[in-house]
Amino acid sequence: MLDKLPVLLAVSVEQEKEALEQGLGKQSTIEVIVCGVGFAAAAANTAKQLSTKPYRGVINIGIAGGFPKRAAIGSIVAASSIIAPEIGAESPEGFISIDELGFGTQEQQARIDRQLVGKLSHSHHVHEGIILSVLTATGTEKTYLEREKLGAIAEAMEGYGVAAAAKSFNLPFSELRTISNEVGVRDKSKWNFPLAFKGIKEIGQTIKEVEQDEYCLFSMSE
Ligand SMILES: O=C(O)c1cccc(C(=O)CC[C@H]2O[C@@H](n3cnc4c(=O)[nH]cnc43)[C@H](O)[C@@H]2O)c1
Repeated sequence: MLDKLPVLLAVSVEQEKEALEQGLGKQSTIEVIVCGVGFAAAAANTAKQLSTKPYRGVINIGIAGGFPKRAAIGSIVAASSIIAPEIGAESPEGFISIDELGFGTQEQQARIDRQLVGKLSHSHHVHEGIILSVLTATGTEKTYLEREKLGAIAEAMEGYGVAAAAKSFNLPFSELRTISNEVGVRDKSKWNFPLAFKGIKEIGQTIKEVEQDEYCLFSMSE
């Protein structure tokens, strides 16, 4: 049998890596990197790693803010696509996206692996939809109202960069996150880090199971 190429899991911070590795245990076909916070660091560090050898695909994993009534604290979100809402230009008539400017796209496609999400659904609420990649985490009512209209289920800060790196190496990309806080007016006392990190460990365990079952981890979402 041909050896499987490794899958690269990109997380933002060391604590996420520790939680994920607790779940993964020893798994030779999975590698984890800390790509940094924000999508510029995430793109640079993911691309650097992808340039070292061939990979099967990339999954961005971490904690995220969930939009109220769409993804509650403790639930898991799987991206159908990523939108970076800030990339573009302001004008007196309103925001002009990078797509309208003709310089690229603010949306990146993502895959949802049915086996992985199916297994995660046994123990968690798993929501599928758009995950925003933001430069500035929402912290005011004004920004919340602007972003809430975009219809996303969650926001985080790295997916757009990790997706851009995967795309430049022609590799499939997924984003899976556990919800640590509600998107809204900043109140750190309401964040639930222990629950979110427990969820990351469980994502690690489930990836391990799916990988051991010989599934590919990047089957197409219908
Ligand atoms: O102290 C703060 O206000 C604060 C705001 C956003 C994120 C943090 C972090 O310490 C974690 C950074 C990490 O977490 C992801 N994340 C989690 N929740 C959100 C959110 O509501 N909006 C955007 N990003 C979020 C993010 O991907 C970073 O990697 C602290």
